[in-house]
Amino acid sequence: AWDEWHTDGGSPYDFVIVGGLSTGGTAGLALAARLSENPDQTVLVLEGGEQPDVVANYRTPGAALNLLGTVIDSGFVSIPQVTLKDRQITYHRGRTSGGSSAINGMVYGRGSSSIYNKWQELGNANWSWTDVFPLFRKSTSFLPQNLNDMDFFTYDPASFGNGPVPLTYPPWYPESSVSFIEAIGAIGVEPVQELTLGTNVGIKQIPNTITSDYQRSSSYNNYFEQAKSRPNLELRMLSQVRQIILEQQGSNFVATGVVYTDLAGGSTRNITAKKEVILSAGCHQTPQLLMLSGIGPQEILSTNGIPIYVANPNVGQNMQDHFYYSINVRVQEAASTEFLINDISRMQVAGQEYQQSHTGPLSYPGSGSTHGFQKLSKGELESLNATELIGSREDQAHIEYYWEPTFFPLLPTPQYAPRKNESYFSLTAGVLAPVARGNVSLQSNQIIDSPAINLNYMGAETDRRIAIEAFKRMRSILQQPQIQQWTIGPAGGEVSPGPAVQTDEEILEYILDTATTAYHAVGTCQMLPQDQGGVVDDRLRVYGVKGLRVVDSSIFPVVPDDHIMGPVYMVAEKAAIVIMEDWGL
Ligand SMILES: Cc1cc2nc3c(=O)[nH]c(=O)nc-3n(C[C@H](O)[C@H](O)[C@H](O)COP(=O)(O)OP(=O)(O)OC[C@H]3O[C@@H](n4cnc5c(N)ncnc54)[C@H](O)[C@@H]3O)c2cc1C
Repeated sequence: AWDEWHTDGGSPYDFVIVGGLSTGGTAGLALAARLSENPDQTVLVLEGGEQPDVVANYRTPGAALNLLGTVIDSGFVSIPQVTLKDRQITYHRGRTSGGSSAINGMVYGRGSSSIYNKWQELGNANWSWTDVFPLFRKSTSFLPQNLNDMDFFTYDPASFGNGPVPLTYPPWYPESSVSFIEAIGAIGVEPVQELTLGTNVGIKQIPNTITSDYQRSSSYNNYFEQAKSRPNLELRMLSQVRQIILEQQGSNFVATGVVYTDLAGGSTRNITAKKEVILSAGCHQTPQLLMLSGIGPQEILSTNGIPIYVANPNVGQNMQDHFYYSINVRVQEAASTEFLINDISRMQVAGQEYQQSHTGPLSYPGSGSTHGFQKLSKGELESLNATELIGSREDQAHIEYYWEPTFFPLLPTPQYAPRKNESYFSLTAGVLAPVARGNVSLQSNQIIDSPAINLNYMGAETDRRIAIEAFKRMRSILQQPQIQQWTIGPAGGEVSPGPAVQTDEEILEYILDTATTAYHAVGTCQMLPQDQGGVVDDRLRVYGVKGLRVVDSSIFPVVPDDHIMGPVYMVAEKAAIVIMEDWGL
């Protein structure tokens, strides 16, 4: 019944990109910008959400956490998690031009070279660190600030190029973030000058994706802004793609376009792509769209009444993600940014300062930007019985330590609810080489229903052991004098979970009660040979369908040991190159 729907006529578009950072989201807009550099190629981006600046203060770094739950956030909720005592986890996700780069924490990283070498070893030619490092450089530029003269605000110019994504340090930092950097030496994490050159071990202040005048830079503000005046590039917002149009040509299927709903006008339309359809709808919605279009596991498709065109059991499987959990500490007011929540008059002063000069506490990303990355030695992995990581994922960071100037992640725990007349900071641990895999499935055969997201955090014993170990290491950091100079109250200020939690069993119980997502989901359409779990090949082409690629975080075959926006921009740069090569452009 595709031809019963309204058709946009003879399509002028070579490439039709769906959502994502390089399309409408993070990868989607970056890719669209690169493809449209060739004036002979026409590119259409269909984005389901609105433009991000419909939300006030979207570009104010200090307001980042306030974007969650607004109209530019899909706000998915996972299915009940057996591994997390049946809790359902809220999974924020950008639904806007710029995708998740428009609502994220603006922390920029790349991860260890061994991750990308592993991508190549698994069967993907030309994806090693040597291949991708120039693309990381190409996508970014570092905006030097005089802060570089200060300890821990360092960077190496060799790591950055002249690319669209600006990186710099905000002009305001809580002094106590430096105390964390000084204290973490107690567990062997040492200050380093740069983390983006392939060795992701150590600690420093982390640069943010913000402009020289300290405003958020999503892919809507960087890649797309630079390209939007080109006549061969069009971005249609509020255009929700519901299905890929597949045509059978002999024994092959070819993606010839998409069906989308114009959410503003209410009509449903077909649009054809002269060359390719590119999915950049992100790690949850790209597999959902494939399945709704008849590409995926037979059982899921049949259960939802979807005709099977290309059976591939790997679609939506193998999801890898970072989870984290926090220890919260009561501190003096000067060590925290809680005053922005607790005292409306101080929030107003900060608001005025940011409005006038883009400086002050609101120039600083709300969830902090001081992170340490720790590699566990072979001996430590052995003593934790982390057998799955030994020999395969040894040469990377295994634990990330975050410092946040708030009660994080902003929810009461079973042990403590934050109080208005108190201030807090927190230490958070993230497990960077998770063994357990989650998956994405369907709740129905309609795009308006969100995908069924199963995180399966800590579904493997190794993940639980590393999580417990990281908790104990955070407690050692908290005992250091540099931290204790700020704390208030008994037990070194620890209010959650507090001193009653001591044994491994008690610690695990606390983690299972409070762990949540770091929003780094990857792998649901992983780039691997199909018989090893792949959905796309190393040129990002979907197996079994011509004219269809995936370009977003879902293609990562191994999750990087870092925040993943930087790798998503890199993948968009790589995609632009392989697409142009494949079409001889
Ligand atoms: C709250 C949060 C905080 C984060 N913090 C950080 C951080 O500090 N640092 C970091 O490195 N990473 C961070 N991340 C992760 C990072 O931002 C994302 O992994 C990355 O942006 C994903 O890019 P993507 O292109 O794969 O997908 P997205 O950027 O999510 O893009 C998907 C796009 O597709 C659109 N779409 C989906 N379905 C359809 C459809 N059917 N039709 C049309 N459009 C559709 C969506 O509206 C969206 O715009 C964070 C993520 C979140 C959610």
